[in-house]
Amino acid sequence: QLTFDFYAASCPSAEFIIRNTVQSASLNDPSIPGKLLRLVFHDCFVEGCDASILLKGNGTEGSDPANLSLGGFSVIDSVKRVLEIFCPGIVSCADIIAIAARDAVEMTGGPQVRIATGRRDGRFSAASNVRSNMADTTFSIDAMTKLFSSKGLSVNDLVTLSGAHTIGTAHCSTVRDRFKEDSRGRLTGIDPSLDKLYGEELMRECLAGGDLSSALVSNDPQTSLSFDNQYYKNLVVHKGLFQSDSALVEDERTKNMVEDFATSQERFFSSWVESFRKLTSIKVKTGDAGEVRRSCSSFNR
Ligand code: HEM
Ligand SMILES: [Ca+2]
Ligand SMILES: [Ca+2]
Repeated sequence: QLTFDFYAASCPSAEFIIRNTVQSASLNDPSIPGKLLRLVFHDCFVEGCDASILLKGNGTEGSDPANLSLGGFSVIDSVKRVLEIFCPGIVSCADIIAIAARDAVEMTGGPQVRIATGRRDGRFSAASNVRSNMADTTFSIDAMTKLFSSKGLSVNDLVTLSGAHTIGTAHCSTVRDRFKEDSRGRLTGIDPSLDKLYGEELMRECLAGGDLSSALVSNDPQTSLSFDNQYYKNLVVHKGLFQSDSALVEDERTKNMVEDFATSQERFFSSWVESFRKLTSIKVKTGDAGEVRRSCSSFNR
C-alpha cells in the first residue's frame, strides 16, 4: 500500500530534491519533461512501477527496440546521487521516476498531482516482456483498450493519458507507416485519417531532418513545450501524429471524450489527476517486496 508523505520522517526533503533537479535539468534542456513523462509510462506498463526500465545489462527492458528512444536517465541518476548523500538507501528509483514525471507535467503548465509514495524497486527486467505489455502506434482502439484494461486502466484513462503527447517529440521512423515512399525516396500520404496539409508538413520536416530514423518532429507542433489540451484540438482536426492518436477520434467509444477535452482544458486536467495516479500505482511493490536500489541502473548485490 502506497501512502502520502511516505518519506516525511525518513527523508523529508526527498520530493523537494527531485523537483529541484528536474527543474534545473529542464531549464537546461527543454526536452527533459517529455522524456521523463514517457519514462514513467514505459516503466509502469512492464512489471509495474518498479524502475525495471532503469536496469542496465544484456536483455533488460531497456534493450528492447521499443525502449531505445527513451531518455531522461541522467536526470534520474543525478536525483539519486543527491538523495544518496542526504538519505542513503531510503528513496526508491521507482518513486523518483513517478515523482519526476509528475513534476515534469506541472513544470510545463499541467495540473499539480499529489501522489502517494513507497514504491519499491524490482530486481527483474527482461526485454522479452516488453513487446506484450507495450502499445504500438499501429494499435487499434480495441488493442489499446485491452492492453490498458489489463493494467487496470479504463478507456477514459486511455484517452486521458494519451494527452501526454501534448509535449515532447517523436522520431520520424514512428510515423513512417502513414506515408509511402516511391523509388526515388519521395514520400506521399496514404493515411486518410491524417489532414493533408499536416501530412505534407510532416513529410517535409522528416525529409529535411536527414534520415528518417534520426529526424525528430514535435508531438504537438503548436505548443510542444506546454502541457495543455492542444493535443485534443489537433485530434479533432485530424492532426494526430501517430495512427494510435488519430484512432481516438475515429472511434465512437473515445471520440466524445476527445471532443470534450478539446473544449475544456479544465476537464482534461481533472481527469489527468485521476488517471496519472492510476498509472503510477500499477502493480507497485511495497513493504518487503523488492528493495531500495543504491544505484538506479543495477539491483543491489
Ligand atoms: C496509448 C498508446 C501510446 C503509444 C502507441 C505511444 C507511442 C509513442 C511513440 C511512438 C513516441 C515517439 C518516441 C520516439 O520516437 O522518440 C511517443 C512519445 C511520447 N509518449 Fe507515447 N505512446 C502512447 C501512450 C503514452 C502515454 C500513456 C504516455 C504517458 C502518460 C506517453 C508519453 C509520451 C511522451 C511524453 C512522449 C514524448 C517523448 C519525448 O519527448 O522524448 N505516451 N509515444
Ligand atoms: Ca517496471
Ligand atoms: Ca501542448
